[in-house]
Amino acid sequence: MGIRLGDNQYGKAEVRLVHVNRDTDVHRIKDLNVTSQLQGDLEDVHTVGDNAKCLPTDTQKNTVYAKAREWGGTGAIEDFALRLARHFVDEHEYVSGARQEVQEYSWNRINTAHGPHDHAFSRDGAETRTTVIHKDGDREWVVSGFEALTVLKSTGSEFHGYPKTKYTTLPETDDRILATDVTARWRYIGVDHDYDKAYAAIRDLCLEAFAETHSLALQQTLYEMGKAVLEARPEVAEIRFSMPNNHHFLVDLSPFGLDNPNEVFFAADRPYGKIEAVVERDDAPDAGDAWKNVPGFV
Ligand SMILES: O=c1[nH]c(=O)c2[nH]c(=O)[nH]c2[nH]1
Repeated sequence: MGIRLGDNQYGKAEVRLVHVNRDTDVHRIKDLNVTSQLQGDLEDVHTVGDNAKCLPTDTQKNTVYAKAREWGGTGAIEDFALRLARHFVDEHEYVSGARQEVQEYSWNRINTAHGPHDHAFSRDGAETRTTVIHKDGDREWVVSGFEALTVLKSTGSEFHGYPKTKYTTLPETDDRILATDVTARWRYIGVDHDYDKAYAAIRDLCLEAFAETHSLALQQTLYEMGKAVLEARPEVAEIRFSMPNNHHFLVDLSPFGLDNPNEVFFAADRPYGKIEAVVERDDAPDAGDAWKNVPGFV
């Protein structure tokens, strides 16, 4: 009985690349998920473990990041994928074919009272509006909110001055990407409101505060968002937030002779920071049972 190797390909799946174009103060971002796969003379790696013609998947990943820098950005995903495929096939004689799949997550510039923001973005996606009503006899409470309002700032975020222990490796930074999926729930005072109008206004206030706060910590941004809502919306007694800190790590391109002036990032999906807090009026009416059975945080 003869056994032989059939069709095959291999590579690195889901390389999460964020590229920030900083040519002007109006940043443009590209958020991509790249899967690189190569085909070629791969008989020996499968049958005898000879890697001489096996360009490592790690190298494929590094190439994706390095090319984003060398090419001054990615351009259209079709162009990026074509150029990557041509690079892999043309530059490596043992690679005969390539499959490059790219997904692009699109971001919209956040609109503020001063117009479209230079470096703050929100993403259409899984955002959900929520409400939980609790009624006990004649008493009624309304807690409303949203989940997964995804936002990102490509600058205007710092993190430093924290305590260092022997386990601290995090470098201090005065310029990082700040990204989160905001979950918020707020408790209304009373039950007689134009809820659609209030919802739109509160959402806008959160977006605007996220965009306009020069952030020294995600905790500070959270607090500013809550404060903006409570200052502008007297019908809100308190607002609770749960916000992941979706880390973007600067890719070290120095092994490839490239600098990386805050342009090319690895967007990690886990672990993530988890920042939660309540921002409340000190004279707010008692919450009563408002939060009873509300899936909670804090
Ligand atoms: O905004 C931040 N808050 C933190 O508490 C924290 N911790 C950390 O490692 N990075 C950050 N960033």
